[in-house]
Amino acid sequence: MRIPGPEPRADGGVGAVAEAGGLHTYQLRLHAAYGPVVRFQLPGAETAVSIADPVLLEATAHIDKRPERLFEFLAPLCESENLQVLNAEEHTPWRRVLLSVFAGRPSHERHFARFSALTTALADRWAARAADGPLAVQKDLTALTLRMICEYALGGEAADPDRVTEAFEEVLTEYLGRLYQVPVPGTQEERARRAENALDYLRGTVDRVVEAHREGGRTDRSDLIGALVEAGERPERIRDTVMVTLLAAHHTTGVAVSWTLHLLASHPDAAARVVEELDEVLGDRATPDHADLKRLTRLEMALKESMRLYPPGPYGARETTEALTVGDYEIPAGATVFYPFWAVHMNPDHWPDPERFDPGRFTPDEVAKRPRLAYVPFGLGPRSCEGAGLAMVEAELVLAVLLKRFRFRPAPGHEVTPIERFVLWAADDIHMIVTPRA
Ligand code: HEM
Repeated sequence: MRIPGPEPRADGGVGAVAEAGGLHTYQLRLHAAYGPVVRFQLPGAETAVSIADPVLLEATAHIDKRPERLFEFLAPLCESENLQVLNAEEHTPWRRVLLSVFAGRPSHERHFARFSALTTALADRWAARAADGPLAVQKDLTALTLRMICEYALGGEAADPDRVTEAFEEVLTEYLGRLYQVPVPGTQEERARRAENALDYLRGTVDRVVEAHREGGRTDRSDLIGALVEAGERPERIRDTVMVTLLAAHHTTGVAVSWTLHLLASHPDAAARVVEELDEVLGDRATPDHADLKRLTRLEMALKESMRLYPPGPYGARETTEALTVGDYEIPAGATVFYPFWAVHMNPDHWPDPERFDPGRFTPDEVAKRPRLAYVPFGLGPRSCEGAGLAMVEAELVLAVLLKRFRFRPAPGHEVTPIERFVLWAADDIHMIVTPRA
């Protein structure tokens, strides 16, 4: 059967997305009009097939290829080759190494105290500024999660964390600015030179850490770099992996936390239940231990529900390597399969009253009622996020420390507007009144 969708337009689809007010709204409209499988023009891919039904998504879950053109913008971060689009043969062992580090509890426990100290330092700064008016929390939280992942990936003492964080911000501002045509200060040449210098600095820093690993004897060695060295990865691949990890890990985790604080601030009853649990589990302690996290179930449910309503990575994509049957349709080989994760999370067949914030959707009983792929904040299949386990630990820790210490309220008159910029941001940050709890 022919896959339904709108008539192609001469502009390659750009106009339709703009008219709808963004890719997400466009996806919602397409799926409401044409059903769960829709053919549409995706800028950068010509024709793509979007699938918003979690059961039909299962038919694509084995695909191990990303479309190169859509991920071209990440190429400048990589010297060897673009890791997002590695072929399956090379990707599988690389993924295994990443999972052995990011998904392993020993690695989470080893970094927990440092993550906790960095979060407490932010909380101290917020406490000092609380009386001066609303705070812009998204900026501070993404800076915090960048600092966390820098120290995690590079080891605390081996690098100057402030300089590394600054250099990475420089690189990102330039490359994301180019992608989304956001104005950045300076001439094009100046900006390109600044980004190039920052990249050189970052690569040199990674090289020094790799060297320290090879020489042995350090006590603060990065487990990520250690695992990559042990797996026999080439130096350029190790450098690229660190860059891609910094990119993949920090904005995503930072916005997951800021969206959760935003939603809890506007839902005081849900916030009160989370805080009550925190008081029960932590007592007088200001920070949780790693083992406490599994007892913070209401906090975890609130975080999950926030990532349903505002998935930090709202889309994904694959390329078919052979013809694929999805429900009543046949998708040809070489087609772009578009994953509208955000629209999947708003599918009313599986999420009644989908706009409503309700952490109760994530009790084990409720989860068991839904198809596996109804909830995909970390993607699916062999290209899904290797950092999911680490991200949950980081986000829960930061939320626990901040919600134990402060009460959050929306800043009057400040409008929070989601905007798709690689991750799902709030366009003018999230301003909140942050008051220390008595
Ligand atoms: C709340 C935080 C995070 C969210 C929501 C998130 C989400 C995602 C999503 C949606 C993808 C694409 C998956 C797909 O195409 O199916 C992805 C890929 C990836 N993420 Fe995350 N991520 C987060 C944090 C992290 C962290 C902390 C790390 C590393 C420490 C990480 C490392 C990666 C990597 C390496 C990839 C590329 C996967 C591959 O191509 O094999 N992410 N992430």
